[in-house]
Formats: sequence, C-alpha cells, structure tokens
Amino acid sequence: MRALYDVPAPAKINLFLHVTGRRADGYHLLQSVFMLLDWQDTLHFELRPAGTLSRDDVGEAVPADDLVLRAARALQTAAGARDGAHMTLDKRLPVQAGMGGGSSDAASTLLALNRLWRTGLSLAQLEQLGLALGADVPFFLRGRNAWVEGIGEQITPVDVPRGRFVVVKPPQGLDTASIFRDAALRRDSAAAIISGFAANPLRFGRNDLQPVAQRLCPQVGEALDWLARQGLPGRMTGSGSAVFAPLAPGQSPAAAPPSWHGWQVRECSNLEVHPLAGWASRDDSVGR
Ligand SMILES: C[C@](O)(CO)[C@H](O)COP(=O)(O)OP(=O)(O)OC[C@H]1O[C@@H](n2ccc(N)nc2=O)[C@H](O)[C@@H]1O
Ligand SMILES: Nc1ncnc2c1ncn2[C@@H]1O[C@H](COP(=O)(O)OP(=O)(O)OP(=O)(O)O)[C@@H](O)[C@H]1O
Repeated sequence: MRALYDVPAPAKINLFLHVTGRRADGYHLLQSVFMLLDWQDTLHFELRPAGTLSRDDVGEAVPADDLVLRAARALQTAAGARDGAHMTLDKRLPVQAGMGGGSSDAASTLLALNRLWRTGLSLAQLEQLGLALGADVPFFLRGRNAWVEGIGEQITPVDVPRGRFVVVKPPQGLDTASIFRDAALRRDSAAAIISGFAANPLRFGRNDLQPVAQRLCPQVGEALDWLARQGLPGRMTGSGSAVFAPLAPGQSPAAAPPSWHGWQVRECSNLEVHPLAGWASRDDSVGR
C-alpha cells in the first residue's frame, strides 16, 4: 500500500436546475443533471502518524478550516482511524462559481484517505458522511454524470453526450445560501422526468436560481449577453456565478472583452466518469 496519493477533484456543471420545494429544515428540494468537467483541483496526501491532520495554506479564497480538513476529520472520527495526513490542495477551480469545487475537494479527500488509512468505508457510508459536508459531495463520490434529486442524495446515472463547453466565471462570486434564501426565488417547479431530459439534454429546462443570481450579480447577465451575441445559448451553473454554453464541433468562443479583468473564460470537455470512480466499495458489508 502506498503512503501518498495525488488525486484530482473535477468540477461539475448543472445542465439544468429546478427547485421543486423546500424541506422543513429550510433546505431546498431540487431536480438537476450534474455533469463532470475536465477542469480540476489537485490534492496531495501523505500519511502521518498519530492522527495529526494538516493542510498547506492555499490563500484567502479558501477558509483555513476548509472542506478538505473537515472531510478528513469526519472520516477519522467515523472510521476511528489512528493515522493522520498532511494534505496539499492545488486550487485551480474558481470559488463561489456553482461548479462544486469545495464539494469535489471533500469527495476526493474522503476517497483518498479511505484508501491511505485503509479504513474500508463503503461508498454508501462515505456518501452519508459527504452529505453532511455539502449537498454536492455524494454526486462526486458516486462519480458518474447523474440526474440528482432531493437535496443531492438521490442520484441516478444518466448519459450525457460527450462534447465541449465554454465556461465563463465573472470576478464576483455568489454565496449559495444567499441565493436560496432570497424571497424572489421560484420554489414550485413541476416535477420533471428523465426521459424529458434525455430527449434534449443540452436544452432541457432552466436554472431556477438564475434570475435571483442575475439580480444579485449583474456580471452573470453580462456573461450571458456575451455568449448570446455569439449565438451561444448560455445558462448559469448551480448557484453561480459561472455560466456555460455547449460548443459545436470545431467552434471556439470569441476572445474575452479587453475590459474583463479578473474574468475566466475557459473551454472544457465533459467527463463520462470521475477519475476516482470505483475507489470505494459499493458493498456495504465491506464497511466497518
Ligand atoms: C445549488 C447547488 O450548487 C447545485 O449543485 C448545490 O445544491 C449547492 O450545494 P453546496 O454548495 O454544497 O451547498 P451546501 O454547502 O450544502 O449549502 C449551502 C447553503 O445553501 C442552502 N441550500 C443548499 C442546497 C439546497 N439543496 N438547498 C439549500 O437551501 C442552505 O441554506 C445551505 O446552508
Ligand atoms: N476546498 C475548498 N474549495 C473551495 N471553497 C471551499 C473549500 N472549502 C471550503 N470552502 C468554502 O465553500 C464556499 C463555496 O465553495 P465552492 O467554491 O465549492 O462553491 P460553489 O462553486 O458555489 O459550489 P456549489 O456548486 O457546490 O455551490 C467558499 O466560499 C469557501 O468559503
């Protein structure tokens, strides 16, 4: 067994996102298709004795006690692990983008440390730990493009056509909780069915969080207008502020406007499976 691991933590985009209701605890019920992208953070893990956990500093955008450390601590406690780890996060994904970067870091941490520490938790057990860290973590653990319901825990794999996308991240980020608590948020979308999505995957539905996000962050509208002027049907991902559009074969987006300081415009391809898919056992009997 190796004493260190280097693992990727890919981003996701939500091809559509409908808010269908609200639970008694305030969390919102969603329907969405989550799709993995080839834009990623990288994490490095080294075994340390006596349960110590540490992480290299990654700058202001990520809190000191971030989702990597919190995921490690959650696994250590749940599995009774006696080992520790030193962790390095090479943060490449934009923060507060709606691309699930923090959740993906947490999922990759759970998968890597479950191997490094030989704690042997099953996928179902990791998903339960992950959901407490962030609503998107179970999706990343499962590792396939998926139709997702509930608050993120009901996951059904779906096929998404392979293709390229342009992603635009404005400099201003958006806080997920502020979007969900906004009084103007539409929370009553009718339940959709997978076959409706499958008939037209890149155009199905809408993002119900987009109108609120656009009001709180006009740069979201600016990004969508820029895509529309190129004939690209843009949509926001998650709670923003990044937006995306599918690209036709051979098509490239225009150069970003010169006034866009601090904006990111990036071409990506989708992934069929997460690079760490299969790292945790699907068999619950393997868990402790
Ligand atoms: C909107 C999505 O990006 C879709 O992928 C995610 O569901 C958001 O997931 P996330 O960033 O991991 O969000 P969390 O850290 O779990 O939640 C942040 C806050 O957003 C609100 N929240 C989040 C998810 C959800 N289904 N309903 C909510 O109301 C809650 O107030 C919560 O305290
Ligand atoms: N490893 C991490 N990477 C990024 N953000 C983190 C991390 N750990 C904790 N956070 C906190 O989580 C907040 C949101 O992170 P993230 O960038 O994942 O949001 P997001 O892109 O909107 O994701 P989502 O689509 O899940 O809403 C950040 O503002 C940051 O304070």
